[in-house]
Amino acid sequence: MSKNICFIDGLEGVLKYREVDINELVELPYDAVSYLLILGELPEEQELADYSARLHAGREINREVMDIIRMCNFNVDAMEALRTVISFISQFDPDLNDSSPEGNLRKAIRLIAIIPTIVAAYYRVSNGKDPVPPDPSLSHGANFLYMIKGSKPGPLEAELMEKDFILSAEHELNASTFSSRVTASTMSDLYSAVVSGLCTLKGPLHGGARAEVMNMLEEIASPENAEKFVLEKLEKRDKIMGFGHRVYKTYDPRGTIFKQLSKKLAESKGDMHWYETAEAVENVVIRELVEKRGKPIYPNVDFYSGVIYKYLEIPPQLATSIFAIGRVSGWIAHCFDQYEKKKIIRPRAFMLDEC
Ligand SMILES: CC(=O)SCCNC(=O)CCNC(=O)[C@H](O)C(C)(C)COP(=O)(O)OP(=O)(O)OC[C@H]1O[C@@H](n2cnc3c(N)ncnc32)[C@H](O)[C@@H]1OP(=O)(O)O
Ligand SMILES: O=C([O-])CC(=O)C(=O)O
Repeated sequence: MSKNICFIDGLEGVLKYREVDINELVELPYDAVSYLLILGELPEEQELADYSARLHAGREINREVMDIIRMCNFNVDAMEALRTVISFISQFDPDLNDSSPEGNLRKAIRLIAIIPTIVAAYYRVSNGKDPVPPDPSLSHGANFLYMIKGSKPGPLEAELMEKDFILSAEHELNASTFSSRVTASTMSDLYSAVVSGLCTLKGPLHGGARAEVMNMLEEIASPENAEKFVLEKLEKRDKIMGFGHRVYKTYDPRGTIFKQLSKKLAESKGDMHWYETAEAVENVVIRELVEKRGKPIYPNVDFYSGVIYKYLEIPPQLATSIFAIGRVSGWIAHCFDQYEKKKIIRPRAFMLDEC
């Protein structure tokens, strides 16, 4: 079953969730992809409507949760607030210790629904604004943008946010999913497994790279500076954030889709600046690492997604938590699979030598 959740061909650059290619998945609503990951099949129309309705019903946060959000430190990454709040709310979920498939599904839907609201409320409060309540008429992506900006996004921005969540949703045994699975393998509860995933996603070698890409673009500032920036980094043997992958030894298919989408967004805004700066970085990295040194270092999922966030005027502080909004469905799919196995994950220390 676990092999079924995700398929990656790292040499050919192929990615499928539950046997559906990423290029097809990206045309679906996020809710359908989330349903596919968690329940194993694409939903029929009524099943999707019911699933979306359950997500809408789980989006509101109450006053106590708002109080916790208001107590968070707004000078650090939103991931700190997110893991704190998820940990806090777990105590009040009536299904916390109901490990039946139904109890776990109820928790799963609550988690997927509430995470965007927490991130958006944190962002609003940190900017001295009131939180914006969710709008049940909007998709998962459009509603998130609405809750952070306070006005409904245009169709392209809404589409891009949905696609961002889909492209971020699942990636086999990446570090954060592995971490969630290990927690689930002890038969600990789903909130604990999601908190494990959040803590692991945060690191700059994993999901935290997206924020680093945004900071890097800001530092480079314009396409003409890309060459010098990249050469200096490589000279010092520093990594270029948003490049390289443990599994892909060619273009990451998500990176390719994100690149096309970021170009579309840049064109629609009549502002190619960030796109061209990123493309200039990519060209130098490909020339220096792939063509001259024969290293398979291509843009990964975090590179052009960072460009999209720049155009959406999302601050780097929020980037990893937005990744988590998409990824939570993947973590949960793996946890459900692990719960079925009822088998603890306990590798031997010598296996670390191969990591
Ligand atoms: C959602 C995600 O998690 S996607 C990944 C997000 N992370 C990043 O973008 C951070 C930058 N990238 C990296 O640190 C790495 O490529 C990783 C962590 C993604 C993969 O790591 P690994 O498979 O362990 O590769 P490793 O770090 O050993 O690198 C192998 C070689 O490629 C080089 N390399 C790998 N990535 C990069 C990069 N981004 N920039 C420059 N060189 C790189 C390394 O310096 C190393 O060179 P060497 O053999 O001469 O010493
Ligand atoms: O698979 C990995 O190791 C990292 C990655 O791309 C992801 O988590 O999306």
